[in-house]
Amino acid sequence: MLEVKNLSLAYGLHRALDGVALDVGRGEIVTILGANGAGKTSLLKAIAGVVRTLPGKQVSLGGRDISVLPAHEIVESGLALVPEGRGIFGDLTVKENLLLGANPKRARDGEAARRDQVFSLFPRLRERAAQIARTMSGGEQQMLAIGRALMSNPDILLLDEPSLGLSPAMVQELFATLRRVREAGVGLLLVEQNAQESLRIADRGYVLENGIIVGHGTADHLKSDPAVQRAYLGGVPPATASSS
Ligand SMILES: Nc1ncnc2c1ncn2[C@@H]1O[C@H](COP(=O)(O)OP(=O)(O)OP(=O)(O)O)[C@@H](O)[C@H]1O
Repeated sequence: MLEVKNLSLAYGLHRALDGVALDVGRGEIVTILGANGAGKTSLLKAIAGVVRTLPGKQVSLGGRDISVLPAHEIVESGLALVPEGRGIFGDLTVKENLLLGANPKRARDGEAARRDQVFSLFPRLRERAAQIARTMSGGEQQMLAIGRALMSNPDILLLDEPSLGLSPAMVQELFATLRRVREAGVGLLLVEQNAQESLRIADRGYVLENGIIVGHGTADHLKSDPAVQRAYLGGVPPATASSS
């Protein structure tokens, strides 16, 4: 579904991404593991076309080359980004935020049906449809940000640290919802500090260090890799060292 090859990005002299290649299938959850500053946010922004990249990248979505498209046309072709910090319109209601999410042409026709779908994924948003977004809790705002991205009818959803700042119970709820989004056939590319949780729901993952992909494999393979355990899973817990 999403295929990325040779993606590089520099901020001045600092090369934040170097020849990154990855792919995400339909209905697949793929996670990116990486330390602070590894380039995870830059990677999602580069795929979504909101930062300028170095020449030579190849990005395709459903077989269509989207490498040189501007960000709004990338959304039109079926890729939506949920940025870190959520990026919702705080002064607008939940319903108005969702309506704005349906602005791409590909999403306008089925707006009401899709809103119903979003409301069944996130019942709390239905209850709070008339509430001003900034008055909602952090977890509710995160759900709204994801709901709004889903309103664009994406084939691929890029999520940047969706669990940041949420309570453990809210994190569980969020991850359960991401599973249901996947069941609807949407592919998810997930950046998470919470590697434990993201590997629990992911099918596959990539390890990003200093802008370079240094490892990839199934979630089970990564969970049992000693280097991954040391760097991202807080050591080698004997009970979970084997894949599950
Ligand atoms: N606009 C910018 N200008 C200059 N340098 C930047 C800019 N954005 C990011 N960087 C640098 O690029 C590198 C990668 O940043 P990025 O935010 O992509 O990392 P990250 O893996 O998402 O980190 P974190 O987990 O801490 O959010 C870092 O060294 C960062 O300081």
